[in-house]
Amino acid sequence: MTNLSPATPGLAFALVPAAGIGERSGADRPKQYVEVAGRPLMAHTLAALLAVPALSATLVVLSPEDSHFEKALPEFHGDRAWLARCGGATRAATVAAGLDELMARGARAQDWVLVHDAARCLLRPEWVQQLIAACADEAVGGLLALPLADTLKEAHQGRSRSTLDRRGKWAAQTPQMFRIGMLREALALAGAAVTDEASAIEALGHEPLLVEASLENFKVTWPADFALAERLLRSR
Ligand SMILES: Nc1ccn([C@@H]2O[C@H](COP(=O)(O)OP(=O)(O)OP(=O)(O)O)[C@@H](O)[C@H]2O)c(=O)n1
Ligand SMILES: C[C@](O)(CO)[C@H](O)COP(=O)(O)O
Repeated sequence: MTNLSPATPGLAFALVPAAGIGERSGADRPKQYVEVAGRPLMAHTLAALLAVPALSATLVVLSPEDSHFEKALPEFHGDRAWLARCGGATRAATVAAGLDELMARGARAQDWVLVHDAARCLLRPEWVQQLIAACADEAVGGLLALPLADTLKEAHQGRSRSTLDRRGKWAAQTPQMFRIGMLREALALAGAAVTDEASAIEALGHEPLLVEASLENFKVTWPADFALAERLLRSR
């Protein structure tokens, strides 16, 4: 295993929160297990992460009740693909439990962790490498994100009540890359309500680096997203 940068040493691990139920997707099982382009959705996600040589290991964090993983993705278990069944009731709780698990497996506070949604199955290894290169000498870390392209509306009962200023607004994606120790502290203080790692780090007074990403790295969330992901994956 090699350190990412001689200036700011530390290994890098990926952590994949995969304990959600995918309620908004309308699927008959957690969305990470729905077949997309011939494989369970999460298989595409994990294949992209495992293709990044700078990542020492990828930890998938499942719900303790998960009954799908071993049957659906038997190939993702081994030296660089680790499993833990310690997912929580919220994404933040799942990530916090996964960080504890990484420490229990020998990761150190100064090591990097790249948290990536199981549901972002369009990830490309080169985007992960770009994030790592951009953050390797950063004190805090950063995230893939995209400047907003659409006009932003505040809704009230299905109607547009006002138009918000979109200048300087970015849509956060994953991976989000931080030091394990700092992220543990940030999540412990922020609690279960934060919807991404960067919000917890911001609450400590830091400003994570925004690394411009692709629209293609979207999160499969709604029923129609499966077909879009399928078309994009098949076109590669
Ligand atoms: N308690 C939770 C909730 C979410 N996640 C994970 O966080 C990622 C992003 O969350 P989201 O898209 O909201 O997934 P779900 O919570 O599964 O979807 P929904 O909100 O529609 O139920 C997903 O990979 C999901 O599995 C998790 O690990 N633990
Ligand atoms: C982490 C995330 O994907 C960044 O956009 C997003 O916040 C997850 O949100 P959700 O509330 O779990 O859908």
